[in-house]
Amino acid sequence: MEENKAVKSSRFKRVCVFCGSSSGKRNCYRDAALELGKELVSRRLGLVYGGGSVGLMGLVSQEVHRGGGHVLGIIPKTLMSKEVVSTPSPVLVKSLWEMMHKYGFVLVKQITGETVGEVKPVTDMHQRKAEMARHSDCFIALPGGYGTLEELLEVITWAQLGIHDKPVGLINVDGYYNYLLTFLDKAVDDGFIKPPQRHIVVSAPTATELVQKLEEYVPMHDGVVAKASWEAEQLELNSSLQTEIAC
Ligand SMILES: C/C(=C\CNc1ncnc2c1ncn2[C@@H]1O[C@H](COP(=O)(O)O)[C@@H](O)[C@H]1O)CO
Repeated sequence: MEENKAVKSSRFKRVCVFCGSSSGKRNCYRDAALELGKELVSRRLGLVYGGGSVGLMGLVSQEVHRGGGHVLGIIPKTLMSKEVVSTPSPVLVKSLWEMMHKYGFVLVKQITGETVGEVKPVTDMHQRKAEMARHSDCFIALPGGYGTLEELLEVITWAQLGIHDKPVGLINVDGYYNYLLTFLDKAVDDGFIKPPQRHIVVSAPTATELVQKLEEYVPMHDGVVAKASWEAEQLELNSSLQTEIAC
């Protein structure tokens, strides 16, 4: 465990991070995942995430774990098997380690893809998202693909409907989310998103700036759907779980 030198205070306890199961092609994405991990550790914030050991998910979880922070991975049983299959066997890891050591490489952590911290298996993707939300005080998206976008847009939609009022932010690493942010502005201009609801999505170029903005975020509601009816009719989730999401 690494000693945490500069501890910052926070109004949150646990942050849910959505991010790529891939690392992307540019170093800036990996750097951003590591920076976010460090930022969470510096604020003594626990990480809640999708439970994968691959891509940016692996990097951010390993960084928080390495810094002594709590890591909670929530993963559907069906994906767990893929994680196991995609993790090299100990024999292969040992050979790779010896080969890399021989040739002076030090990237073993990214190859072994070890899932760290507490892992909570759930039955399906719906339960996973509900559990990720229930265990978190705010949401942060790093760069990612369809899975990341789907998770991000769902918690934004839940905020719009008043199902929760937890802050939602994205780290716009090197402009990665520029097109999404432009799209949101277009949707406001064309009358599909109400102007106050545009403010649900907080963005910043770095983890440090984003977490600071989320700390200062004040939720705005207009026309909140009754939580109980939404929970029962739309989400088709365990109702007790849903009640907890809103807390
Ligand atoms: C399929 C393989 C490994 C297992 N992959 C995942 N493990 C855990 N969580 C995952 C995995 N893939 C997607 N997720 C969730 O979606 C988000 C990332 O999706 P994206 O499409 O890569 O953006 C992430 O936040 C997870 O919650 C072996 O290849």
